[in-house]
Amino acid sequence: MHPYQEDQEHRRSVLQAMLLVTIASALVFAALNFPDGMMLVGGIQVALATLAAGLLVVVRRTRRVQTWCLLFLLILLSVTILLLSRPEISPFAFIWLLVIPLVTHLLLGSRLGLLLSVGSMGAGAALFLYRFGGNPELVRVEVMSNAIIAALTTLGMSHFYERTRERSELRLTRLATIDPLTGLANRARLIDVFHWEQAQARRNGTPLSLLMLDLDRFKRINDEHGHEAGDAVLVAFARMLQQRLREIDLISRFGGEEFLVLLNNTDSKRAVDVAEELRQSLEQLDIEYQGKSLKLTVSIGVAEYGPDGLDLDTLSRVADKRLYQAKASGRNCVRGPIAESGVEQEAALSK
Ligand SMILES: Nc1nc2c(ncn2[C@@H]2O[C@H](COP(=O)(O)OP(=O)(O)OP(=O)(O)O)[C@@H](O)[C@H]2O)c(=O)[nH]1
Repeated sequence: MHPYQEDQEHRRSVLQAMLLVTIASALVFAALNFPDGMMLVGGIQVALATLAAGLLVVVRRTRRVQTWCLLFLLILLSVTILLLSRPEISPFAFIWLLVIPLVTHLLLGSRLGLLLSVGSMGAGAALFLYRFGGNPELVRVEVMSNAIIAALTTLGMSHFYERTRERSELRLTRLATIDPLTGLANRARLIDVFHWEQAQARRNGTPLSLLMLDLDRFKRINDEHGHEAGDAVLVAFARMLQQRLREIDLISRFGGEEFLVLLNNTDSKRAVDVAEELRQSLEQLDIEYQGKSLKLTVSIGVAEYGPDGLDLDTLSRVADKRLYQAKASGRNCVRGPIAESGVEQEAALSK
């Protein structure tokens, strides 16, 4: 299953804003530098503004926001170091090094941001010492300590801010996509992952199957042992599914005591076997609750992407219909697609 993805739209907006700022400031500096005869420096700044304008067009539509962020930063930082190495550039221009942590963290996140900040600020500091190391007016304790403390403050705060932002984004994403009782994916996450898996299946021609699982006579557990016992059973069932299935399978709680599993690269024949293994595992499981051992069974309906439908609604309806047939056949069984013989493909009934 694909991992949680960071919100690329956030980075896209920041990159667009950064490109606009780059265009404006490069043009202002070029306008100041040309009249002073600094033709090469002015030319580099106009080239940077033109490149940023071109990137602005690309970035609006690209799906590879992170790659473009990295490319833009590598160009911007190289140009900055190149300009700072020019003899006509004053030592005060080195103040721009303080902006680097802010820009890199906003565009690349905490890890890459820190790496690129340390690398480019270190290169900038080395360049400063190379150019002005022999100037006692500049290389003084007060000047250097102010510069170092300011640099460490922007670096530390940018890194801390971005790490906190990334953690809260992850927490909110998890809250919005996870069933709080079992920790399984919820319906919203299932829909998201289905679209991704559907695209993969279509592109690669690989099979994709759906299992709909419903605990049998679950109401009795609630009625006889209480709602908390019911919750404990749901959690134990979820753990069993997680243990038995592959990490790439998406297990979701669809609501109540109904679960939906997406099995990628699996056709319905194999999916029926997997469903049967799950059914048997639950049948053999003793769920311990407050000293009591609770037993439970599950009925499962199987559908396959392609033969049974091309969207999640249709596939769930087909899997649900087969689940209903499994319930009607006495529960604790699996129902898959009609086999060639015309007989419903059915895993062993053990009742
Ligand atoms: N403890 C607990 N019970 C829940 C939860 N969500 C739904 N239920 C209960 O699940 C039960 C589902 O009952 P039914 O739909 O009648 O199905 P069943 O008893 O499992 O019977 P069959 O599906 O026909 O085998 C209801 O009693 C719901 O109150 C939950 O989050 N926790």
